[in-house]
Amino acid sequence: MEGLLVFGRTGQLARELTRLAPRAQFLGRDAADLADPAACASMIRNASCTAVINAAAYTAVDRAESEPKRVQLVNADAPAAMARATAEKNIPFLHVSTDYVFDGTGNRPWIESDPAGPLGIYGASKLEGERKVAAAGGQSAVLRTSWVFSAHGSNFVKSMLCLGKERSELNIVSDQVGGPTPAADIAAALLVTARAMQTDRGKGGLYHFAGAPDVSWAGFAREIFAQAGQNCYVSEISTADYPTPARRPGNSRLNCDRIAADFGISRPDWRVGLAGVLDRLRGSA
Ligand SMILES: NC(=O)C1=CN([C@@H]2O[C@H](COP(=O)(O)OP(=O)(O)OC[C@H]3O[C@@H](n4cnc5c(N)ncnc54)[C@H](OP(=O)(O)O)[C@@H]3O)[C@@H](O)[C@H]2O)C=CC1
Ligand SMILES: Cc1cn([C@H]2C[C@H](O)[C@@H](COP(=O)(O)OP(=O)(O)O[C@H]3O[C@@H](C)C(=O)[C@@H](O)[C@H]3O)O2)c(=O)[nH]c1=O
Ligand SMILES: [Mg+2]
Repeated sequence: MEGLLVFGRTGQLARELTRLAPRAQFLGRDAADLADPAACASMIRNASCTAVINAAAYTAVDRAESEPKRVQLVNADAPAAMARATAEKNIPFLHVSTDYVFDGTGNRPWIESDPAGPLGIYGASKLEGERKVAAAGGQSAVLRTSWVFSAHGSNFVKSMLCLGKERSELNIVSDQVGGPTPAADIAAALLVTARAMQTDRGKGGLYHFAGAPDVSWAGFAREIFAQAGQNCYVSEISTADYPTPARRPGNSRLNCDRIAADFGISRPDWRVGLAGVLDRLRGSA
């Protein structure tokens, strides 16, 4: 895509955007530190871009609990400043949020208008980012996604492959259920959305986008070991048996009907994306 400016260069999503939109301009941490929101806004003001995607964020869920001020700057104030700068330029802004904005109750897939209720600092900061982006008043889209994985960076797939090499059995929580999402599919969805927003300047808003089918982390781990041909027994445990600094939602299911209706984007099968990621990790693709 021509004239696209992307915040982030080394993260999971940023790397997939690099593959799909090689002509875009990517700003790494050295070029734009999200802990300095005003600097991010001036990068946009001084660039000759026609759309902006924010693919950078503070994503360390447990560490976030111990540095809330920094998390707020990176996940809420920086996207807010980006959204205001794009509104001034009258160009579309695309941002990414998370299932962790929800409190995880029930088992019905969440729709965009459901009340949020984050359980931790990361989720609360992402929710505030969403709200500030919408309040900036320009043309924006926020994609809430979940359980992102790819061949790059740190994610659950790579953690499992690594742990599974050392252990014959792993205890994995089975009472948190959601949609694992390949970063490559999020990148593709963002590019389709950006083009549609440029064509129809009235389009935008909040969208859910996650891989299908929904699964527990234990079920996800089992499929990872099965596809990787790794012999590791997955023993199901409950969240209560896996204490962490941040609380995580039990029900992370996202209803993705709205993005399908507005942009024709359907939920990708994460098992297919997983096969692709494992190929890339083996170096054969
Ligand atoms: N990972 C997941 O499971 C999920 C992610 N999301 C959301 O998706 C989006 C993309 O996440 P993902 O690609 O997985 O994230 P990663 O953790 O893979 O990458 C985060 C990126 O943000 C950059 N970054 C972090 N802090 C700063 C900073 N202060 N200044 C500049 N850059 C910074 C990192 O740079 P560096 O490499 O230099 O550290 C890195 O490029 C985020 O908005 C995230 O909240 C939503 C649901 C699930
Ligand atoms: C390593 C491990 C994790 N778990 C659990 C902990 C947690 O509930 C779940 C997943 O672990 P992770 O550390 O990958 O989870 P986490 O980093 O919280 O993943 C989240 O990241 C942020 C950025 C998001 O936005 C979310 O959508 C989600 O992807 O598995 C086990 O039960 N056993 C284990 O051995
Ligand atoms: Mg993590």
